[in-house]
Amino acid sequence: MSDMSPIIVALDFPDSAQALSLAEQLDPKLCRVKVGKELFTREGPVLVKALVNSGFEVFLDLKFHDIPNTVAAAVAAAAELGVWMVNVHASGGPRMMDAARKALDPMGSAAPLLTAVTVLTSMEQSELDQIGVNRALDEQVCELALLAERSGMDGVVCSARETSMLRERVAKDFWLVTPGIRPANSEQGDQRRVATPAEAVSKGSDYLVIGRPITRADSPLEALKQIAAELQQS
Ligand SMILES: O=C(O)c1cc(=O)[nH]c(=O)n1[C@@H]1O[C@H](COP(=O)(O)O)[C@@H](O)[C@H]1O
Repeated sequence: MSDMSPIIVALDFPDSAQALSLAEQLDPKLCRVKVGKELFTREGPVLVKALVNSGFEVFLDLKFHDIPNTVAAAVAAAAELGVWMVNVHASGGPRMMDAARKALDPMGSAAPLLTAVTVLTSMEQSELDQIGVNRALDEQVCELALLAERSGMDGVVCSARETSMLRERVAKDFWLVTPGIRPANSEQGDQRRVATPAEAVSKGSDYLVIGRPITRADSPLEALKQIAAELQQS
């Protein structure tokens, strides 16, 4: 169905009405959708199921980061919603990621993809320094990605600036999911490590998470189609 499209539209809205109204303007053949913390906290599983039932593959982006037992149970609960992808923070460590993986094992091939966030795309080197990470940002992304791979994750979330480096170090089927996508001339906002859609794909991104450049456009469907066309030409 949407296997050909690498685009995941971030439905960062305050409520179901706005999220569903935007989703209705999109096409499940052209993109997947992502439900994040704001929307899920307000509207919860009912909204996720509504999106799944309307034909979208859903990335439930709750970035779990807690003790292994809690994260394992949360990931299993996410899987019950029929989502396509769910994520944790790689910095939660290998025991936490192992527990999340094991929680999905009983589902076999029906399990959602399990990915781990390396370093948020909103962060830059100076912020890593402030939180006491004393190595280069690229190196931190790489170490967390390798840890995530060893811990049974299906892929990582990173910025498109790190994908060429990671592609040389991780398995071919280890998914690289990149937010921080900004088409030329669009506002950077709070993102710091950004790339255009074409740059991201050319550097090895498998999936592009795109929010505001599509959701805040006058015509979200047109913005989506334009990005899809740019990708086909690249
Ligand atoms: O896991 C994510 O999806 C994520 C990780 C990350 O490092 N950076 C990041 O921006 N995201 C999410 O990707 C989306 C990006 O939205 P825009 O900045 O509006 O394109 C938001 O929903 C973020 O929560």
